Amino acid sequence: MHSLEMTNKQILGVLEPSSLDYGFPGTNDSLAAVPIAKNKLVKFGRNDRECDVILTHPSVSSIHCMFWAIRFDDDSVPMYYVKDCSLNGILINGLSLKRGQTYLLEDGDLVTIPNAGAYRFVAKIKLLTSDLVEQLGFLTEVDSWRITSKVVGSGTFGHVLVANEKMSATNHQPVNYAVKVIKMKPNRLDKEAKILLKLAHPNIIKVHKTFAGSKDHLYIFQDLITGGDLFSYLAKSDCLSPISETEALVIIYQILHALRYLHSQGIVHRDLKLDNILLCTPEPCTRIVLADFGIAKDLSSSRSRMHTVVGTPEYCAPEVGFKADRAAYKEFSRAATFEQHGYDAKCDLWSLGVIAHIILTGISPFYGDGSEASIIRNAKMGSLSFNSKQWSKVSEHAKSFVRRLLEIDVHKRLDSQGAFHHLWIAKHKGQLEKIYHKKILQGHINVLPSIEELSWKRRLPKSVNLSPTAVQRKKFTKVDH
Ligand SMILES: Nc1ncnc2c1ncn2[C@@H]1O[C@H](COP(=O)(O)OP(=O)(O)OP(=O)(O)O)[C@@H](O)[C@H]1O
Repeated sequence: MHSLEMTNKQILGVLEPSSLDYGFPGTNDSLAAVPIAKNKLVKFGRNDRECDVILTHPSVSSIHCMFWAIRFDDDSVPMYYVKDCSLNGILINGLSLKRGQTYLLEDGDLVTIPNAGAYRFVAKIKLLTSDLVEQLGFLTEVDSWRITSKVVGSGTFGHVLVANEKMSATNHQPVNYAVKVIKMKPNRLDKEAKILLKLAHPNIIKVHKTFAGSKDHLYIFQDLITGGDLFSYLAKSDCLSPISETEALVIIYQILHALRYLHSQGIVHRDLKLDNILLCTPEPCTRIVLADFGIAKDLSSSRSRMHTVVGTPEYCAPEVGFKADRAAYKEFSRAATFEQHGYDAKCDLWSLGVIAHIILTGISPFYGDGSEASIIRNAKMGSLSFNSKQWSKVSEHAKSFVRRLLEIDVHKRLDSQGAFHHLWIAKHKGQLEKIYHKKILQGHINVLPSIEELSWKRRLPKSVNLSPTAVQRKKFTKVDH
């Protein structure tokens, strides 16, 4: 069993054994309370290598279910999740979860693992007011959807809340969704919704419905992605921690799939960053999903170049045209934000280079003194150094991949198709394809890695665990008009 020791401060919720509720006296006697902390998966099942809580009854699966908590930032109420990974299922308040379903736990929910035990879930941080939806003037119901006050995340353009489809008469718990509510400017078209409705890809957020309500609110109902964003995943203590090369490859391979698809549809994301890459579960080799198409551009029916300076400077390609001199943006006239030469879909590949650099080393490549001006200046010079100790255990192929994406000369920079042919990706294509189809697309999280996958993991070097990049989310405002 893995250690579940943690300080009181880290504990966001507890699963308390509940023999009374379980109704099978004796079965629960040996169960202990199980704490749940931020971004830490707690697995229940028979497998004593993988699980934190070992349940020996033969009807229990190797990994039967898992629990975790996601907290968007320190001010937000955590989201507590349970995922059923079993053959025989689990029950929440007497209703079963669909196989593979992830469910948003409420304080007081009763989780029953048949033949093995029952736990009452106690949230340590609770939602105190439930009238947020009213305060913000949002609708509480749209067609068959009910909008809750639970905030999954917030950004420059809107809030993302949990929504549910109204209960139909079934024995199953309902599926949770997310709804992004955007305040539309009077003359602004719902470009984000239009683009998302066009797209269908396993690594791109799936939109189910959009609705233009009163008060210029646009509601975008989409899948709830339950593992938090890549920024939170890497933000251990007050630094960003690198991940192993294997794990990085699996993430980058999925982003490349998403980008190749997007670019083939004539869509450029333009705001690729850690915050906009969502994980289905907070663990390695999970499915990742690109979100936030708020400033994406559809070039399919128009010209092929863009001229507006948008994005987040830390991730933004130099040709997009951010100026180190902030005064240049004081007037948001078209002329002030018009970049003469324009840029194309390769701006997304530069952003991917920044992401790859950060996840392999914990360092943001052009961070400098952390000011917006220094980041923009550094990115324009494009000088990269692979001499720091954070790079010492990273393979030459991985370094070369990052170099080929963070290439100032747009013609020399890899595009989303060419990136698949880079040796770092091509060399591992067989294993990556296998993981992509077996674990990512089919979502077989309860299948243990095969022997080949494990030996492949051993062969790849691990990145070091030191990171000087301070944790800062959404430091920069984007420039849009
Ligand atoms: N479908 C979803 N499922 C789960 N979490 C989500 C979902 N969509 C967004 N989030 C969370 O909400 C946050 C804000 O969402 P999003 O980036 O779409 O909003 P935004 O206002 O466009 O933000 P930004 O300021 O980055 O442009 C994300 O960083 C993510 O953590």
